[in-house]
Amino acid sequence: MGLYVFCFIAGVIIFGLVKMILPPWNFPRNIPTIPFYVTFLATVWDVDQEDIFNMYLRGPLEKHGAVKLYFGSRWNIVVSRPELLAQVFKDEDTFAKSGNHIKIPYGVIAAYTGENVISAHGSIWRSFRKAMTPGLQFFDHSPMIKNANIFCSLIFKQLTTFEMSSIDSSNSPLNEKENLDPAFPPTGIVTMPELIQRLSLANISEVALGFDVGTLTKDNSEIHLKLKIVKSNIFKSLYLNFPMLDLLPIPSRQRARRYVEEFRRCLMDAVRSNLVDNYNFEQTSFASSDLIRSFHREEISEKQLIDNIVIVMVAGHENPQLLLTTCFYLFAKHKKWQELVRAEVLDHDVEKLGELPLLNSFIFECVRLYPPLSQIINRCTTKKCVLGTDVILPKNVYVGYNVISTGRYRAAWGDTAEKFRPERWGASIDDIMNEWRHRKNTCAMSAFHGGRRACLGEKLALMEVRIAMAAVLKRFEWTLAPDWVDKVTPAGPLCPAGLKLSFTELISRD
Ligand code: HEM
Repeated sequence: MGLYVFCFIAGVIIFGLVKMILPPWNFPRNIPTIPFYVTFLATVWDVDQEDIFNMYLRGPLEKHGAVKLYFGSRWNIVVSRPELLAQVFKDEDTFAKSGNHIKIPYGVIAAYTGENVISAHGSIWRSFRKAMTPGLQFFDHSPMIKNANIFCSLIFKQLTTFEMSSIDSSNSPLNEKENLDPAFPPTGIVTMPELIQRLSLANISEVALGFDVGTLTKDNSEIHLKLKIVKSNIFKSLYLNFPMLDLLPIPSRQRARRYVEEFRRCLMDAVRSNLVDNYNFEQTSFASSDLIRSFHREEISEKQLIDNIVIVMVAGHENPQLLLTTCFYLFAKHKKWQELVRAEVLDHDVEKLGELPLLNSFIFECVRLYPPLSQIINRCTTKKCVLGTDVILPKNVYVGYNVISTGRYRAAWGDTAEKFRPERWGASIDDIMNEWRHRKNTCAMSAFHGGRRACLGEKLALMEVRIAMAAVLKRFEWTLAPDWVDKVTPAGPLCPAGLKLSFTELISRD
């Protein structure tokens, strides 16, 4: 009996390992297989997404345009060649969206975002998209201007705190008055992730949800604290790669699930008290008001209302947060560009930022090289089909796209694809915007998706980044902090990891 049990358990383990090591038999043979262990390298070694991309993905993706990749407890097809992406984006019926709520309904990440406009398919998606489009396309950006100024004050506060703490007046040869000479430009190191997150949360909540969650004005806004805990638990490469572990009674994962519930409850309490209880949603045109009206008309359920409010907050703050982080990083690395763009924004007010060639080409180049969502696998084939001309995919296979690879694809971007060259976008704003649209239409720029499922928040995000970067450029100059290790996040959303910068204020304090 003991031997049978042993053989059974050994059999299950061997079967599980074989399923993990080898792609299913019916997967296409004419595209490469990325070794299964690549997916959890970052869990074991100190490597980041760029290292993994350069070591294992770049070559095969560049050559074949699609690969077989183990991720999220299953084998997937990941595409990067623009023409293949165009096919996947266009043929929604064959490559149907299938988000985490369907793919891994048991996962903590599925409990976080639920069934929302990004992950839904067909008529359900259409009802979500219809409700959210007006509020995300036409919005008042004045809160972004106010928030960018508060953000600058918070940087300044950290500089002055830094200065005070680094002054030991008892040993200083200067007296305290000289040390605090207002003409002396405040300088100091600032750790960016938390500050940028507070800014992007404040922006999305005021612009799309219609109320201020206090993330910039209070040091410890409840929503910010709850979200911070959720994020530190969600983006762990072990659980991103093996979400099936969420089925086990692991105490830390049960805690993560509780944190997710608390964040969602806290957000919905704020929505209720700011928009519902005072009937504010009836007179306003925020994305959230439209969603609440849609719920009242019984077009969406209460769970779908909550899932979509959550996704506005989550996608709406996180993606701009990542892009802002990358912009700060690349400005620090390319001082020439920092000076050029500063000179450009100093001469223009906020309303003109969308027309500035240097600022906009700089931002587009950041998006190209460091797309905030570096890889997305959330489509599933609804039938047997041919990808491109000869890659035969079976039914029920997950298909995704590797955005880093497309943005650095030499056949589309030339030999300098790897290099940071904002000038590649063009010299005049018309050329730059035309190039941006052309690259999106041909899927060589897939950071905001494209076609019918194109990101609804692109306009909002770009506006937010322009406003924030212009405000900071006008007031400070910055470099990378000397002790910061130059690397990007190991898995999940892509941006420089734990970015630290050394700021100096440009404007005198009086
Ligand atoms: C730099 C910032 C942003 C980037 C790079 C970005 C990227 C993307 C991408 C790649 C998708 C498609 C996802 C997929 O394939 O499943 C998407 C969809 C979407 N994004 Fe964004 N996003 C950004 C900012 C925002 C903001 C600020 C919002 C505001 C709430 C937003 C709302 C949406 C929505 C609603 C969709 C779903 C569109 C649909 O399927 O109909 N995004 N975004």
